[in-house]
Amino acid sequence: MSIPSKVRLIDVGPRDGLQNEKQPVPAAVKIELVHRLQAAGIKEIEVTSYVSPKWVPQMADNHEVMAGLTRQSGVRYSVLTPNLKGYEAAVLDKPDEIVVFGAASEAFSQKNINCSIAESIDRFAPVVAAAKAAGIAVRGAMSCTVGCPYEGEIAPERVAYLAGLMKGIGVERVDVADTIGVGTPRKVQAAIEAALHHFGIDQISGHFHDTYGQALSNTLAALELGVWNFQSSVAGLGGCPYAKGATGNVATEDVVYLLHGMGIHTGIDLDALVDAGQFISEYLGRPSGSRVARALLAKRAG
Ligand SMILES: CC(C)(COP(=O)([O-])OP(=O)([O-])OC[C@H]1O[C@@H](n2cnc3c(N)ncnc32)[C@H](O)[C@@H]1OP(=O)([O-])[O-])[C@@H](O)C(=O)NCCC(=O)NCCSC(=O)C[C@@](C)(O)CC(=O)[O-]
Repeated sequence: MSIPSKVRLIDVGPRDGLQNEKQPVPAAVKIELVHRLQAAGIKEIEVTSYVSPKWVPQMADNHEVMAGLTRQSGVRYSVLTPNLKGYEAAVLDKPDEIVVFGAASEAFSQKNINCSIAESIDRFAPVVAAAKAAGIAVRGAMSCTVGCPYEGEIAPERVAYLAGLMKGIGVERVDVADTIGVGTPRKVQAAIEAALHHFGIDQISGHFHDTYGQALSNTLAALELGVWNFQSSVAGLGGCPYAKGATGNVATEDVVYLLHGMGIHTGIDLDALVDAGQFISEYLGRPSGSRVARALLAKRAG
């Protein structure tokens, strides 16, 4: 398999990036972040989620954020929906794609969505059916595909099992997430190979967290298998609130720098992306989690 010549990045910053922020982030700031990401050339943006506001208060403004977007043609706006209640709320806001989110680990499934893996699939099935009937695309996020904060290492067979369940209910593409950032290149490849039992390479994306600074190596390992869709988060924001010990997502700026350095096309303007990251980092009052952004900003200032 040769390395892909183009890559599509799904920026999860507005959703995964901000969901765990303790300080309130106004809807207007989230909307501005989405606008800046699309202006930088990001073609897929995970905007928000329709989950319990008691569990994730930061996403309670989902309707306001979706309603405030000035949509750009060619950009896919996706949202997370864990159950029919979430889907029914989401569909009012006309997302292009809904994301059901399961886990390869039983303990994580319980902590994150308060049900077993099997129960989660029962909840997702009517969501997927309704979305497809309404012409809305469906993605399935698979958390803990290499490791779980509660169960430790996760065997690839469990990823294959979850991918099979997702395929069985009609999910169209899946994310292989290293939720706590413990994957090594070989383990990440094994998880992707497990997903390949049920999905084609074009239907798989990699979502790597960066606990040990290894997410870029894992990106390379996924590219080697032909994966060309990846999730990342501007300024390295965020992570799942139910993944104890996890550090942030890999920063979109760092992934873009790597890809462009390899001659891989992304359609993203790195300078504009750095500006988007700087906008949200300044709002949050802390430096960007992207090493590339920090270096480029220092160069600009210098
Ligand atoms: C899934 C539930 C809702 C189950 O929560 P539950 O308590 O089991 O649900 P329930 O059906 O028993 O309902 C309890 C209450 O929640 C309400 N409720 C029920 N469903 C909804 C909904 N959709 N939207 C709004 N409210 C909802 C429902 O109406 C009721 O309200 P009450 O009567 O008590 O006032 C809950 O566990 C939850 O919200 N969990 C949050 C999950 C989450 O957002 N996690 C972070 C995203 S996953 C992630 O970040 C990982 C990922 C995707 O990035 C990939 C990776 O890196 O690994």
